[in-house]
Amino acid sequence: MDHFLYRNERLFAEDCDVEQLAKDYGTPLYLYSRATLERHWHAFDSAVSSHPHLICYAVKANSNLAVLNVLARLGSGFDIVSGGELSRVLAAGGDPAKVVFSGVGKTVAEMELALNTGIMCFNLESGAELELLNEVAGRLGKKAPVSLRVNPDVDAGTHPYISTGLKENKFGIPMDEAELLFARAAELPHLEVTGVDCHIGSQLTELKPFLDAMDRMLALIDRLAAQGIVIEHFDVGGGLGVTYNGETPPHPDVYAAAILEKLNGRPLKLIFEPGRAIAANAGVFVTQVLYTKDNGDKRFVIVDGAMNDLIRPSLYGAWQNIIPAVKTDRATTRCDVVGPVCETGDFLGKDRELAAGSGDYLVVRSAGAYGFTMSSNYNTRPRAAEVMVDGDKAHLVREREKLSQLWQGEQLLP
Ligand SMILES: Cc1ncc(COP(=O)(O)O)c(C=O)c1O
Ligand SMILES: N[C@@H](CCCC[NH3+])C(=O)O
Repeated sequence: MDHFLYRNERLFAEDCDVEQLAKDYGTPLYLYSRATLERHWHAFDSAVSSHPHLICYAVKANSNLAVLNVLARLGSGFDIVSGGELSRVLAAGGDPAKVVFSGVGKTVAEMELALNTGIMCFNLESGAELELLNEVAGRLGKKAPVSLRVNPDVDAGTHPYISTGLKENKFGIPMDEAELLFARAAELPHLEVTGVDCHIGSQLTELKPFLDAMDRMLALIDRLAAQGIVIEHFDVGGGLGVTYNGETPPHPDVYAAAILEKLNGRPLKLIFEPGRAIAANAGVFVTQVLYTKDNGDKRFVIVDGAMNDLIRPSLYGAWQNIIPAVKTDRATTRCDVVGPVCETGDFLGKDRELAAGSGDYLVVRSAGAYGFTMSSNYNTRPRAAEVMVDGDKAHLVREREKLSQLWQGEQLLP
């Protein structure tokens, strides 16, 4: 459910008319709904309210400062994967003591920044990273709180590019090395083992892979306890899917209840790292039709938004609904919605039944997660503006890039 709904045939974001916003701010444009972000965050948080927990929103899904600020005000934690994401969280008023740092390739500079900031936990993904963090923390006179991300080797049943919990994926420590590495972490002087972590993939629409992973991780936690390694928190990662095209992922209530049942009374604080479930349906991408053209059997609707703005369709073959901002009397036709980028793979949708003519505004739904954050300047296109709708007000929260910004910092040869 989101707040982008038709009223009298016009699409509204909360109390703002989407077509009017497109005219006011220009296209291509990302629009986010504060009320939807808040509702989704609360849905997660209240689903686990009976148990000690922390929701650490996965910043990579949407790192706009206003989005992070809305969540920080709710008391959210954050899951980051880079120094850049950490500095965004801090700039948005996030609490560093509620930050977990994931990712397979943390640099020394990123470790230093996170240690000096005082984050809650490093989710470590290899033996080499563990040794390096111990060294860096020692040099800074700190003790680093750590959790080891273990790869439980379960099939998340999602797109291969966003599946992370199989042995062949680069993520996490293999289960059969986990105990040895926990023991090593426990004996290192500048590390403090506080947690266990796993994340098996994104856009999961079934409970079973989550629960299979839980079984394996809880068995590990029990074995560690038998060795005297006491785990305080269990980070179950993110990955809960959303509805793009009729998928029926479990509601956070159902997901959380199943996880709590598996936990079976163990006194572990739970950490959740949802990204998409909070942001995807809290945002849309608005684009204007430039031209239409018919090449024999094929009709193309050429819009001003492209794969550089929203890459999910091109990269994963992802399907996101495309609807007119204002319903029209035009006849619908079957068409491909394509952008101006010089790539055959530049499309937002293929074989859609759509009523669209030059000048019309189209809305790509479910674009609040992995939309703007994956955008680029390919074809030297300025990145889109972002607007946050808050009730009957709209705030420009990131300006469209100016052409001069596209070559700033570059030099001609002397
Ligand atoms: C470590 C980690 N945590 C959380 C997430 C967020 O995933 P999602 O947006 O599917 O909830 C990801 C991305 O898949 C991730 O890699
Ligand atoms: N970028 C992916 C999700 C990646 C999740 C990050 N580990 C998507 O749009 O579906």
